[in-house]
Amino acid sequence: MAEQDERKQEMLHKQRAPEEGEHNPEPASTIGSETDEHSPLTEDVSEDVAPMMEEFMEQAAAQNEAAADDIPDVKNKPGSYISFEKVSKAFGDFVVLEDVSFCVNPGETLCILGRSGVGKSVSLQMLLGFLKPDRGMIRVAGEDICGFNERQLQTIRRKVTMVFQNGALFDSITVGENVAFPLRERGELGEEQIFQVVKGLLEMVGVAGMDNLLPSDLSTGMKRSVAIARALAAQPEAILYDEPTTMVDPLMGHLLGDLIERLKQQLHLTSIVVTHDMRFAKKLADRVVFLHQGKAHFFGTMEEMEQSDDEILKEFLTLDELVLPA
Ligand SMILES: Nc1ncnc2c1ncn2[C@@H]1O[C@H](COP(=O)(O)OP(=O)(O)OP(=O)(O)O)[C@@H](O)[C@H]1O
Repeated sequence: MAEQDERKQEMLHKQRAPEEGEHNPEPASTIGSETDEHSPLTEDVSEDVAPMMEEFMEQAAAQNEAAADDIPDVKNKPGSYISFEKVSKAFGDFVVLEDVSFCVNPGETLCILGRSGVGKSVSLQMLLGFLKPDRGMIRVAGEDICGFNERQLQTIRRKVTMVFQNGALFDSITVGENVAFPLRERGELGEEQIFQVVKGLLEMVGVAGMDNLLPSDLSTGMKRSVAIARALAAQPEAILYDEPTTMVDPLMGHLLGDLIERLKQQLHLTSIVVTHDMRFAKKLADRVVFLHQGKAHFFGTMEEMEQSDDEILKEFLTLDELVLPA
């Protein structure tokens, strides 16, 4: 334990005080600041790994654009990347979702809102095939996944990655090895390239130089940043975030929000964000779905939600204002 503390201090010190002549990655707090909202994702990446990272990011962006083009049209309109069509799910007699429909277009960010226990996480789990709906259809990348077997679901889980609240990192291996994991699985890069991508991704998400730490050495926010780096290493077409701002301080929440926004702008990543954090939803969401008593009570833009006369929506928004300090 003392050894780990020592290692963490050493890494943190390295981050603050680079050797003379060494590239000084920007501290996390300047990533995506208000004045430079959509600065390039690779802006904070060290010179030695920048060419590799630019190539990696360009490849990801091209792949996501191609994925969007591959989605079949529905009734002569571009199809959604993910859609729920009249989805119902119950556990025993307890109905969680009933005839719930919503969709996310390629490159769009959807926020799933609603009080505790309304089925937000259950929706994400169904989307990855960890739970099956009782009725209805769930389409991902143009395919109805409800009848998929485990092997087919693995293919979907490579296209759509989840960032869990706790990061779900492998505890017994280092941060760097966690991020390298999907790269090794894909088997396309050599060790030197993997090293460069891992370093670059960690710099990009604001946890530069933490490669050799264990997940247990990191704060909750850092774990989540590493989980995003690991998700990006897999070059997914979509990322699902389960409560990304829970248990992190407002600055870290802001940084995560900026990162998700830049991933959308520059990689055309499709995102679904489950959140209780209305400020976060306002910042990120192209559209929101509000779940209430088993139904998709509202599906539209944040602006439409705020202007709605619906009493349940008004109550939800008012309660949020009361709970959150200005
Ligand atoms: N595997 C399961 N078996 C039985 N019940 C479950 C299971 N998973 C979820 N539930 C129940 O389904 C309901 C919805 O759960 P879910 O985790 O989706 O809520 P949520 O909207 O994400 O809530 P929160 O905001 O508190 O995380 C809850 O009552 C939960 O207890």
